[in-house]
Amino acid sequence: MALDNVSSGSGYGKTVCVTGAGGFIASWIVKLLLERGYTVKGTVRNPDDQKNAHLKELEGAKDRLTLWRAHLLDFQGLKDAISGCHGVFHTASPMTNDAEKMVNPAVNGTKNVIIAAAEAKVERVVFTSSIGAVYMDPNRSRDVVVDESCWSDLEFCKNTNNWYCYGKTVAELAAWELAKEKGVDLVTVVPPLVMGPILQPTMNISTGHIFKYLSGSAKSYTNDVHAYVHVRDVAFAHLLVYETPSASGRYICSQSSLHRGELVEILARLFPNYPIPTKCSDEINPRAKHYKYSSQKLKDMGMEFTPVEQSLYDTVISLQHKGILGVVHTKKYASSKL
Ligand SMILES: CC(C)(COP(=O)(O)OP(=O)(O)OC[C@H]1O[C@@H](n2cnc3c(N)ncnc32)[C@H](O)[C@@H]1OP(=O)(O)O)[C@@H](O)C(=O)NCCC(=O)NCCSC(=O)/C=C/c1ccc(O)cc1
Ligand SMILES: NC(=O)C1=CN([C@@H]2O[C@H](COP(=O)(O)OP(=O)(O)OC[C@H]3O[C@@H](n4cnc5c(N)ncnc54)[C@H](OP(=O)(O)O)[C@@H]3O)[C@@H](O)[C@H]2O)C=CC1
Repeated sequence: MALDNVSSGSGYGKTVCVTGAGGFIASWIVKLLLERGYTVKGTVRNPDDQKNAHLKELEGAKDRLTLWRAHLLDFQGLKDAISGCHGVFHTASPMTNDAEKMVNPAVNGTKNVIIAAAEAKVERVVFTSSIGAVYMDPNRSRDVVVDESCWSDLEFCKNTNNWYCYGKTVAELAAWELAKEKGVDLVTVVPPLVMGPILQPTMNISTGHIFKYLSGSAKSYTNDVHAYVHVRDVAFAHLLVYETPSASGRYICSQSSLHRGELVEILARLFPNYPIPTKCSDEINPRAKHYKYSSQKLKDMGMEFTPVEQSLYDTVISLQHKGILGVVHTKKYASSKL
């Protein structure tokens, strides 16, 4: 999607903060913000770590990007970074099912960001939530459309040890509650599994999810479904909801849902020379049913999504370019703008 599609004003003269700036999605948010002319204050846990060096190579970074040291539980660090900003993109979060490592930083980190944003009187906070805060409800039929009114069932997340989904749900709920109390204008973007080119030097968990099917490490695929979206579209959605004054509430940002069997079929068609599994690990149960996610709210704002085949293609090509995945074969396919 062309960046010119962002309908509202440019970022010139505006300063925004992006938390966890060196991460997979945040790096793309920083890239698009810099391209729009914003001045960006990015928080990272260690500005000197080589894993954040790619940020300094982004176009515009030399003049308009500064990195600020801040752990999610370090209120003063976050406050310093958010001070003087017009807006905040709160993307930093642990991604783990370890309750201790997940819940406290995700929830209290988010509260810290909202409080610091309120003190700095920012115009808007955009929070990166997750479909994990939406779909985990065993009592909701998979035939029902899942939209922004849906929330994951906290007891179910707890009882099934889905601490990542639990943490993201509680963090988003806390963000809404505190934003209301402090008068902060909050909008949330809710992506499913995010794919596409990595700007950072190493793989993250959602690209690792694809990598295991090409590396030979996964010998079968699981009987499960997930929805997917291109990382550039997710970053774009963050800018779109930030720059559109009428944007409000939650925005599911999902392109399409695939059963893992459909995912490996696409990969095998695009990259037939990799050892992609052809067998499901579950030969007993019927195929897991898709969820019916609706991204209509975003589409109504003009959002156009990259097809899932292109997202998968871009993911694999990026892993090859980074030297993470050996090049076995590249089928001709229109490469999207990296
Ligand atoms: C989709 C997830 C996120 C990743 O899955 P995965 O690690 O790629 O594993 P699979 O779901 O493909 O399947 C597990 C199967 O693959 C196997 N497996 C597994 N890694 C291997 C292997 N490296 N070799 C070989 N076999 C393997 C594993 O043993 C198991 O085998 P089996 O069930 O017998 O088929 C998965 O953890 C999951 O569904 N979690 C529930 C949470 C969830 O739904 N989250 C909400 C949407 S996703 C989201 O918000 C993500 C946020 C995120 C935030 C930050 C990030 O950095 C990254 C992501
Ligand atoms: N990737 C996906 O498929 C999806 C991701 N999301 C959400 O998007 C956001 C970004 O995910 P993604 O880019 O994939 O993840 P990454 O792991 O690539 O990035 C996460 C970032 O959060 C930072 N971070 C983690 N814990 C802390 C902490 N305690 N204090 C400060 N910073 C911290 C990391 O910093 P450091 O570099 O210092 O480790 C890193 O920069 C998260 O909120 C995640 O929940 C939602 C749906 C899907």
